[in-house]
Amino acid sequence: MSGNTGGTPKGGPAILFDRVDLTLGRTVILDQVSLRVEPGAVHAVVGPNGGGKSSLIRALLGQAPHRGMVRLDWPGEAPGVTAYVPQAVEFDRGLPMTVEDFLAVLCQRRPAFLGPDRRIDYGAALERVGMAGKRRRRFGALSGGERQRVLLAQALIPAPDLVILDEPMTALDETGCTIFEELLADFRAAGTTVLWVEHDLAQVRRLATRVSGLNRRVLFDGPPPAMLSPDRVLDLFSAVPRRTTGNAGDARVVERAAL
Ligand SMILES: Nc1ncnc2c1ncn2[C@@H]1O[C@H](COP(=O)(O)OP(=O)(O)OP(=O)(O)O)[C@@H](O)[C@H]1O
Repeated sequence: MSGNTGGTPKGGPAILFDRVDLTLGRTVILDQVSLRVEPGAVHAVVGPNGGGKSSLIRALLGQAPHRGMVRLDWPGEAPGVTAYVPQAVEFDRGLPMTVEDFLAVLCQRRPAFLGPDRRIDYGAALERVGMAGKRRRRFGALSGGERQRVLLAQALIPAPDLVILDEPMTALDETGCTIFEELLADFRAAGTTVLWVEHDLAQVRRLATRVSGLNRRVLFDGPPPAMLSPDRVLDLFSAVPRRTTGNAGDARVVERAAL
């Protein structure tokens, strides 16, 4: 990966979701979701607002109580490095915290009040996302797109084997989108597995190696050009499959296509 930030990636894992159910309160969020993410894939998950995309990620991260199986199959004996880029971070915009302090809070193991760990090369990661000149800026004073780039930078420290992205392009400007695209190319070259929740279907069509349509259930799963046909997209975004427990759910045929 260009802008090496320490550590040698070992190659990404496969991710298996097998009949995953997630119910919050009385609302069924995920219903028998089965998906396989191949090692080294850039696997996008698309679907309407509230369709359960972030919940799927939370299930993978162990942050949501679910039933069914979620498994990571790492190459080799030990798990590799997982990076997560959230949709947004909650923080006090007035905090006197520089970009570098922010990275230190997220990336280093020693207490952040001791200052940035000099053994960690924050500069290379910031350079990779075009933010090297702003490392001493107050994080809260950055634009939304700049903050998003910093969130991407933290995912590079240390070099990840699995990257989980929750709508990373939302606030990015054109330059930010180009940088993101380059990062995806680097991840692919390194064999890093990328699970990418995204609402921009044009970008998914261009950049993902596989796409799953999720609206409580998996409605399709396959190569983007074939999966993102107008009919399928219309079906995905017009379906209203939300239900509460106890009601009969709508049965939908999952469409799958091999790569
Ligand atoms: N803690 C919670 N308790 C109850 N319902 C919740 C909770 N968290 C999320 N939900 C509901 O779960 C559903 C799925 O939310 P989720 O954030 O996973 O969807 P999403 O596809 O990521 O949506 P978006 O694209 O808008 O981010 C939504 O209807 C949301 O209101």
